[in-house]
Amino acid sequence: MRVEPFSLRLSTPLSTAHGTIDARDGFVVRVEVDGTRGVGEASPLPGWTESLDDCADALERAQRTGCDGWDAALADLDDAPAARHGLALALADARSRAADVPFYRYLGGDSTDRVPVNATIGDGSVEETVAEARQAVEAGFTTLKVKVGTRAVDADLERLRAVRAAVGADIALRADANAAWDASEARRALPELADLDLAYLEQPLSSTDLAGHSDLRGDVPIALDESLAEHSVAAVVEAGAADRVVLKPMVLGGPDRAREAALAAREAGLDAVLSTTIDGALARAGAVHVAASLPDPPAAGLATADRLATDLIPDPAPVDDGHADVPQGAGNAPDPAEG
Ligand SMILES: O=C(O)CCC(=O)c1ccccc1C(=O)O
Ligand SMILES: [Mg+2]
Repeated sequence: MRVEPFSLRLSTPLSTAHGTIDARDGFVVRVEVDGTRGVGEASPLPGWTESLDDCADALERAQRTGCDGWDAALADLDDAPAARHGLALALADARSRAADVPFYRYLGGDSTDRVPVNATIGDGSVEETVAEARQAVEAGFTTLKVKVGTRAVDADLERLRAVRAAVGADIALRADANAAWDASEARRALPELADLDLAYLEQPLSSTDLAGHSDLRGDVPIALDESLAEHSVAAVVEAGAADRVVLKPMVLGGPDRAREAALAAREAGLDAVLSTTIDGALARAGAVHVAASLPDPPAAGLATADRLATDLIPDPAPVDDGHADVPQGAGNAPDPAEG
């Protein structure tokens, strides 16, 4: 197992209620499984995963335990989801390459060309938000996700009203509060969000507050994202806390874990929306493959390539007309070293 650091800058930073994401640093992870090489990506995002230093330490540890077999190395990375993602994706890449099938087929998915994706619209003024929404619809997106929670609730409602007025009734509109609201703010927003026919409200309350989210459910579907970093799908289902789950492989510890969570969610009647933490191209491709491995996936949060000033490889899953192309070569995506 070899580990190589990288640093990517965002040309279009994403403003969220957690703060602004303007760079993504991480590690390319390479393995060889029975003579077949595989490449993965570990891109920690503090607040969501372990820190960059902890990720580096964990990968170093896994390099040592890797001698006892890959399962031992993976087990050693339980407390470092981004590091585990890097290794799990590299192993999956090698194994699907050895089987000579694209990763989504290796996962059991039926043959498919593309998956629907949402446009991601960061915090901004009413005018900026509307301009981005219009641009996205012109580019062919039929689902928009707008970040809220940085401003007062009334200001966010004004932004969403303006977007709805600009794009019309046929566009699916999502809002992501990134845990910024308390229960009274969320309660105040919900009737208006219902009037705006919001497709779902993502993570209004703190990640630990499953009961609070359960109380909010009603006319507006509630999706949980941050909560899945701490709680299993089973716990979310048990608490009746969500109508949808948002799954980020980098946060859950790997594409294998994300697919397991998606299957568990679907089993319980919850749609699973794949997304990333604005990852590099290898992890983004992995998330596209996981989405593509599911029958009829809802629009995924995977239209983020354009935000990166540079990337690990040319975009393996380019977005066009509101869909991401599903890579059809064997494995996950090409190794950056192979050009
Ligand atoms: O899901 C999307 O549309 C894009 C990704 C996204 O919003 C995001 C990106 C980085 C960190 C957190 C989040 C989030 O979904 O909350
Ligand atoms: Mg979110």
